[in-house]
Amino acid sequence: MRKLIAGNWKMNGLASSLEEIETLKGLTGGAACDIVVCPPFTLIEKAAQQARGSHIAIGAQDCHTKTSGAFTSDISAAMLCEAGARFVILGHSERRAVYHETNMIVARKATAAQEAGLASIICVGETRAERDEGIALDVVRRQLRGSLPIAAASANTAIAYEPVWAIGTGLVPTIDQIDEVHRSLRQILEQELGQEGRLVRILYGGSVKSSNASSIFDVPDVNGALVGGASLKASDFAEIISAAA
Ligand SMILES: O=C(CO)COP(=O)(O)O
Repeated sequence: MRKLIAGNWKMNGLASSLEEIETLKGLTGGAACDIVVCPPFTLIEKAAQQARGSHIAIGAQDCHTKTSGAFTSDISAAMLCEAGARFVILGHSERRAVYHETNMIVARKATAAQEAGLASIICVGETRAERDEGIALDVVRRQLRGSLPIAAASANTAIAYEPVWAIGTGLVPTIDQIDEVHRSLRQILEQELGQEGRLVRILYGGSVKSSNASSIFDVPDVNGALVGGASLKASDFAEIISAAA
């Protein structure tokens, strides 16, 4: 399966950061994987113009469940699409925790994204306390089941397993733990989507760096990565991409 490597810039980046996309284009031409950069909303249109005609796609970090209406400050999937985005990250733990996004809201956002022509990267992941309690698999399985859009398919949906305790901490689960969770998520995808569930890409996210990327990509059901901090500098991100390719 062709790997998908997505960079989540989170709330980082001003216009000057677009240089990183220019550098990334040069460093990753011909890479045998799909590459997505998800800058903040304010940079999407410019980033998409810059990436036009290249192998890099642009994504957003959230969208609303509705296409339009009285939702001050929110942004719809259609708006993102018009600005040039092709992907959207949904249900990131930083949003689930702070904005109380439930699985049902994530599923509705993913359905809205799909209707607008965007592919979703749906995040799931347990907290440290949930892992210590031995319920990590139950948590991520429930999140995945509840967060899938109507008519999920490999063309419009990818999943990112991001253990909350591994995000931005430098901590990474063991290879066996990643393997166990990804296999379990694959099972759920097959139960929910049948044959199509085998083709949905499952990314790993949480402290991915060039030094650990290769061993993570060797896990059979790891089909890519969702990278935070190490996606901000083109040279770091390109090393992760080359480990995948
Ligand atoms: O949250 C993440 C990507 O969405 C992971 O962030 P880090 O790679 O900085 O740990």
